Amino acid sequence: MIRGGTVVVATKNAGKVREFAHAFGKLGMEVVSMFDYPNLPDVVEDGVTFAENARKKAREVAVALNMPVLADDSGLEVAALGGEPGVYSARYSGEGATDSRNNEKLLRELARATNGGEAAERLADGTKLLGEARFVCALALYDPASAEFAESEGDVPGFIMNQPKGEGGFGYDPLFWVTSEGKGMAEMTMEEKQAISHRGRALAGLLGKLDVR
Ligand SMILES: O=P(O)(O)OP(=O)(O)OP(=O)(O)OC[C@H]1O[C@@H](n2cnc3c(O)ncnc32)[C@H](O)[C@@H]1O
Ligand SMILES: [Mg+2]
Repeated sequence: MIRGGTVVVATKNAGKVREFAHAFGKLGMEVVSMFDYPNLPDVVEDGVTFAENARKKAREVAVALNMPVLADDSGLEVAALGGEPGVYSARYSGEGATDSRNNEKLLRELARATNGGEAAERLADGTKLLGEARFVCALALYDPASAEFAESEGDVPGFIMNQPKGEGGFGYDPLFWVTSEGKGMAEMTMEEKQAISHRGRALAGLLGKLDVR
C-alpha cells in the first residue's frame, strides 16, 4: 500500500514530519506532509481516542487527495493528572497553544497535583521526577481505493521532570525522562528516539503488518 516512492502523511507538525522523513528515508521512501498541501481543510480532531483521531485525519485527507494517506495522532498521558493531557495534548494550553506554553502548563498542573514534587525522586543532578507518564502514538493508513485501514499503536513509559533537559525532539520531549535509557527524550538523537519511542514502535508495528522492510 505504501511501497516505493512517496508517503503522504496527514500532519502539520514539523517534528513529526522530520521523524517520518528519517524513518521512511531509511526505506528509500520520501515523505510529503500537509505543508505540501496547504489548501486542504483542517481536520477537526474530535475523537475520544488517539486511534479515532488518527483514522479521521487519514481518511479525510486520503479522500480529498484520492490516494493512500498515513496519519499520526499522539500525545502524553500523565498518571497524576488522571491521564491528561491525552487527546488534548496539542491544545492543552488553550487557544494559540505552543509547545512551550503546553510545557509550562504541564509543569504548573503537575506541581499542583504533587505539592511541588515534595516526595519526588531525584536524578543525580537534582532534577525531580514529578510523576509517571507515557507517550502514545496511534497510526492509521487509509487507502481510498479499497476503503481499508491499516492501524498500529505504540507507547513509551517515563517520568515528567521539573525542568527541561536536551535540545532535540519537539513537543513535550524536553520534560520527558526515559527511565529505560537513563536519558531525557530531548537528549536522544533521532535514531535513538525512533528505536524506543511511541512513534517508532507504532511505525515498526504498522510496517510489519504491511510487510514493508
Ligand atoms: O495533528 P497533526 O497535524 O499531526 O499535528 P499535532 O501537533 O496537532 O499532533 P496531535 O494532534 O497528534 O497532537 C500531539 C501532541 O502531542 C505532542 N507529541 C506527540 N508526539 C510527541 C513526541 O514524539 N514528543 C513530544 N511531544 C509529542 C505534540 O507536541 C502535540 O502537542
Ligand atoms: Mg493535531
